Amino acid sequence: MTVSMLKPLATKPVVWTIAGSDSGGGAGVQADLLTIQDLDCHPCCVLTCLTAQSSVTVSLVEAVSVEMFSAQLNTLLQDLPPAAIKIGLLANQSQILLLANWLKNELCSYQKGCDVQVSIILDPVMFATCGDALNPRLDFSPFDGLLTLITPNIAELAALVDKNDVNSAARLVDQAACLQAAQSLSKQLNCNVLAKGGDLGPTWLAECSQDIFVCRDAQGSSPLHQGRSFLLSGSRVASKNTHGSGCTLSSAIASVMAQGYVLHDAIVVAKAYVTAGIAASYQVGCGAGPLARTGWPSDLRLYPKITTLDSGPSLPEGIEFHSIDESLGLYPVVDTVALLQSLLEAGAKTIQLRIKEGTTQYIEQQIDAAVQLGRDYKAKLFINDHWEFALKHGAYGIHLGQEDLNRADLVKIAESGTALGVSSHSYFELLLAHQMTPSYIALGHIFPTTTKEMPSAPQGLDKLTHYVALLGEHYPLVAIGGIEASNLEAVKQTQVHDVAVVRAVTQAENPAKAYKRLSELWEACDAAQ
Ligand SMILES: Cc1ncc(COP(=O)(O)OP(=O)(O)O)c(N)n1
Ligand SMILES: Cc1nc(C(=O)O)sc1CCOP(=O)(O)O
Ligand SMILES: [Mg+2]
Repeated sequence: MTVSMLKPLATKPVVWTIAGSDSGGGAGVQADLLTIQDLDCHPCCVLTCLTAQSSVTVSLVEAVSVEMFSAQLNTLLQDLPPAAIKIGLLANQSQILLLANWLKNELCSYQKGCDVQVSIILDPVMFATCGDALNPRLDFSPFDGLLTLITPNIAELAALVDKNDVNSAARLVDQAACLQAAQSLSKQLNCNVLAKGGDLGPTWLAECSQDIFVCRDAQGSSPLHQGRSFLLSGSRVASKNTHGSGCTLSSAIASVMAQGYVLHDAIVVAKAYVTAGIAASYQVGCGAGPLARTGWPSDLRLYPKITTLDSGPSLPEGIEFHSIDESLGLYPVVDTVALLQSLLEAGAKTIQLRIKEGTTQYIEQQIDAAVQLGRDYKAKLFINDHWEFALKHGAYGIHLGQEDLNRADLVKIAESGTALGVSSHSYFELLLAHQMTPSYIALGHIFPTTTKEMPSAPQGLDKLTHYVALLGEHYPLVAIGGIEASNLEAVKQTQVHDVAVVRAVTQAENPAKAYKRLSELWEACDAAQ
């Protein structure tokens, strides 16, 4: 076989960094290229400038020519179009104007032609970690409406919202002031904002690194989280080696989005990635050392705690729900008591009654009858949505979606000893579910489904594998959505504990027989080692 006959096994999403070179190797394109590669994307680089920089000083910044800047953009677009772009240090105002026009014209026509959406993350670099100013007086307004996300630190946020006030940074001394500034920047540039609190150190919060995320409009994210502001609190690692942490964060966000994750997910994964990188960082030179590259973060302790910073609904924490110690197995979800009974007779030990239509009286009667049957067959019967009837009639458990949680009395559910299963459709929702420690977490929808209209895209097996790596040790995890005999083996390979099915049982000619077959298949499948 000749070399030209060998086909690449898999293509990686292409991520561009448009940024400056850090001769010290800790920040700039050097940090971005390492990050993008570490997160399993292919990195391309459009150099804006060279900096003569070490870990302690920046002695010279020299921009590339206009011709070179444009040539890099156009040459790359022909052959290596981006799935996501991270923009870092821009050397002067003409680079901002040129790039904004290029994004508006060239990139937009590429996106229209191929029907793709390229995520654009701007880290508005103004100061190096050593404190030296790089370009504190640039006007970023030409990027109005062109960005997915901007990620200023507090000094940059202050300079961006109040360009004419040299003391503006001094006024951002607390969370409320930072939130207001971030919300105002979001309006000003018509984009989502992640205001990084990492640099503030002891003047703001010594033990946490807290970022403020203002979501204006994040494509594909849950409607529950649009137009909302969040505080993301991670542990602050006691290390001075943070050179390039902003570059790493923004290029990690771009890389995670290029892998098909929504913005909310990309932000929490990238924040965990930076925390892990600082924890494993090392010292070179006399100043701040660079972050280590530690791969896709799967340790739950690295992930931030999410709290809402607005008057919208928020989930409670610290409630203890019933803990489930037996595996749920293949878990059918049905909409009639007759079907429920036939599956219990066929041996189902976990089952859900999910009724979406009918009068209140009918629904209560069905739940009452289902609870009786659940008891008779010693099965774990979950009731979907109707938590009050579930409590009234003493069901084993309740299943709620994240939008349902805001309407339920969770303390009452916990105090009654009733188990609670919670749906999730993203890293962000997984973390929110984890913060309320339910009895199990459902992960959906894995494959396309026609059972219900889903606002999110199918997650697929790669995402499922990441979710299981993050939470598999902590909760029973149930995969749902489009699961059937043909994909059971692949689902089992992700090491998810249990699977819930609707159509694969309810639409079978003989549901009881289909249940038995699927259940046996699931038990017989081998999980990946
Ligand atoms: C096991 C399991 N997982 C997810 C769901 C979906 O619940 P929810 O998000 O509340 O949506 P509806 O079922 O109410 O449409 C579920 N029912 N069971
Ligand atoms: C009820 C439900 N909840 C989902 C979620 O992702 O939360 S997916 C889903 C439908 C699953 O049906 P089927 O097995 O027929 O695809
Ligand atoms: Mg529901």
